[in-house]
Amino acid sequence: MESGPHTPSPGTSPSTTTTTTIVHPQRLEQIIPAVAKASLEADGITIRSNIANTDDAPRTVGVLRYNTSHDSLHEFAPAHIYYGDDHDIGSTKKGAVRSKVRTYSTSAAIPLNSGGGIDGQPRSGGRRRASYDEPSSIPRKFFINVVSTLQSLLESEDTDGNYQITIDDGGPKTITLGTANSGGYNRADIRGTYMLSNLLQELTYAKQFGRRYIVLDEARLNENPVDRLSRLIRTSFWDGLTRRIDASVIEVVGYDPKDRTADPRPRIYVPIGAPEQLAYYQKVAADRPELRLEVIQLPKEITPDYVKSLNDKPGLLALAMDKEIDPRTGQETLVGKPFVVPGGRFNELYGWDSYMESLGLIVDNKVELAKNMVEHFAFCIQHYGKILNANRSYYLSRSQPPFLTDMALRVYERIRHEPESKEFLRGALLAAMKEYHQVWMSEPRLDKVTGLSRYRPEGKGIPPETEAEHFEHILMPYAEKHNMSFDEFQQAYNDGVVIEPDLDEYFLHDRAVRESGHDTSYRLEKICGNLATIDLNSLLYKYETDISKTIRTIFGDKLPVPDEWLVGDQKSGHVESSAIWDRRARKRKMAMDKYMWNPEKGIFFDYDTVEKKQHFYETATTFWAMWAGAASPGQARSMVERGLPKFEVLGGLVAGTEESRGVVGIDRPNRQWDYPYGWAPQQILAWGGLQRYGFDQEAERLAYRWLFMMTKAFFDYNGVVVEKYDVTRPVDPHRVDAEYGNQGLDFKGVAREGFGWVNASYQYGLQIINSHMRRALGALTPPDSFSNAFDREEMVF
Ligand SMILES: OC[C@H]1O[C@H](O[C@H]2O[C@H](CO)[C@@H](O)[C@H](O)[C@H]2O)[C@H](O)[C@@H](O)[C@@H]1O
Ligand SMILES: [Ca+2]
Repeated sequence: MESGPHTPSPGTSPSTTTTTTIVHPQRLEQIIPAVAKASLEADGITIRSNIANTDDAPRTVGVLRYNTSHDSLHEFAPAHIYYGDDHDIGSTKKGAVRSKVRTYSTSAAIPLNSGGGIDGQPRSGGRRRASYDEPSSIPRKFFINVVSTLQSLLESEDTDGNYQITIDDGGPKTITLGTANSGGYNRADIRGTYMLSNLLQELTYAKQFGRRYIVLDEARLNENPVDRLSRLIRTSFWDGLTRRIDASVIEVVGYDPKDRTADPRPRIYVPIGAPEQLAYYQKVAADRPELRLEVIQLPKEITPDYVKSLNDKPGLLALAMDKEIDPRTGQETLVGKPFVVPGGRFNELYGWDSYMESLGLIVDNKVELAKNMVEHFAFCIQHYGKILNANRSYYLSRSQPPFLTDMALRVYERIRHEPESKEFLRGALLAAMKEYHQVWMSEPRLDKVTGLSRYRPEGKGIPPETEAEHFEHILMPYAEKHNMSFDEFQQAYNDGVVIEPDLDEYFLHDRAVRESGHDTSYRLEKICGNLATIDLNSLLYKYETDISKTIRTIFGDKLPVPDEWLVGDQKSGHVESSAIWDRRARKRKMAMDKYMWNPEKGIFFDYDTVEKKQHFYETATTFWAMWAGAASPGQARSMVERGLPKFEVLGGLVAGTEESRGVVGIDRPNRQWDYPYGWAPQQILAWGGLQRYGFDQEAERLAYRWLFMMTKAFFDYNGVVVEKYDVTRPVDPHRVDAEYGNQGLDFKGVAREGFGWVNASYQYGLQIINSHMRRALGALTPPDSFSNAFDREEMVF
């Protein structure tokens, strides 16, 4: 058998060489059966084979040729481009975008040689092999039969059958692929969980895009894991999480995994102040009856009873739309503004998730999406009276931690050169001021005695969006008392047929827990609605200082308020200026110092406005006071020196301390916002707070811990990125059993979305660590080894 590049024949491009291999005719049939040949040709790949044998001598020459006239497709192009229709290898299809198709520096002739080059047989498969590729400076590529390689890869490597290749699988951890560079003659082993799982991911994408044969850059398999994760977030995960609400995709965003009613269907509730949207959706429903879209106008007054009455017909709440000319009809139409959803079972626009997501989107230059989300919030404040927990009917009376001013300012920073930027900021500021007064500084959320605010939304009955069994341990004793089944009791309680004041109190706090975003935690259970929390009051301090500074520095200290944004006793012609917002901030800071600061413990605590004492649960939200700038320099130092050691563990910050959580067991199960879990928002805000007070090293160290944990899980577990982590676990921190488990785990072959705020924490966190750290991260250097070596200055970079 011989093989090798041949001198280009006259007329071929100077950069093209041809490789031929002589193989036995029977072998040829084995490698490219008739079916595969047909499909290769359909893919625009030509096969030229000279079957000239008459005896058993190996004289067949087969040359598989793929188009090499491509110029500039990058090896790390996003999957839809790398495997997309327009960029098919050798595509002859109409509309192929030649300027972006793949580049092959040398020839692209794949000989029909023997061995596992095309099928990608696992090493243990026992096939006779041709020669192995020596390491070379030329970037290696593989020629792969997508379906058969996928099949053999899963058969040999996915030993637990979950369509992922992870360190828990017990396969040989090796597969052999034919290299394209050698014309397919030589083969190379792909070894180890990470490369094999990347191969699985690439093949899953290739199959999804209908590719039967691909030429795959090895660089996609052994890519630095930090670069790969960051690249996937930037080029793929955000796209996977982007939604819009309009006729084009209403069935996608209408789908609600939390809908447990008998007949789930897309449904949209439109506020009374948006008649154009009502007409628009009614037309969509009439034009496309197959959607079974139900369109309902909300009443002017939205009462807790009304919200409860929607429990058995849950639906989307309409968001902001733009007007556009429909190119097909030439008529004006409405189109939904795209936004990002968290992922998993959360397929709608969330309040504080959106803020966190926007931090990552801005790093990734997707500022328009962050801007849209600010505009959706302004729409929500205008039409629903608040930034919604999320835009589903069952969230109508709840808000979430407020971040609008910071979010709008970060977007503004990036668009300030644009003509409409000031108008954008004005709109956001007016909305934030209205929200501030109407939601957070009004009863029942405002505690008039302290002047501090609480999460305390209105509502009635049992929240319908939780998992079916979530309240079983709470409700069963009541069901037994009333001699009813669990389901009967839920119905009777929700309908007001049985009255249980203790349960009413329980659910008041439960709704508050959900509004706080920290659902659920022993910090807040059965008490949340009474707590002036350190998180909420820090965020409101940030609103006050942001609003003051923005009015003064950007709007000349005079911001007239249009009638539709007036609140309370404000009169037409009302003008806002900075002084009053400064006073509000000072007042809140004094109240926070008085009620929440604990000089003995050196951190801030929540304040119980009913019991009139501090609530001694140590929460990572104490660092939000630093993020907001509400801590004095002395308080900040104390929180770093005495607070930080309480929360800092292997993977960053735990949501609360183990001691504060208390003992857990069968009767007292783990709650997801308690120890040992860590959440992206807690990390992000602590990094920002530490930086704000000059604790850059601490911020870098914490960011490194979190990023390392994420990278390691990504590396070991087939590219996983999840909603939250057990930050104390060194090996599989993505495994979380508390409450509804974890979101972002449930994928086959390749993760397509990650999880919104965790994606953001990665991109944002990479901005915080320095370049040495980034390199150490790429080499998966554990945080403690890194800092020890760094302290001893042994690390060579
Ligand atoms: O369905 C149960 C609860 O789910 C949400 O809470 C969790 O997911 C949100 C989206 O990522 C996140 O904002 C929140 O912090 C998580 O705890 C929802 O917000 C709750 O209201 C809901 O009851
Ligand atoms: Ca597996």
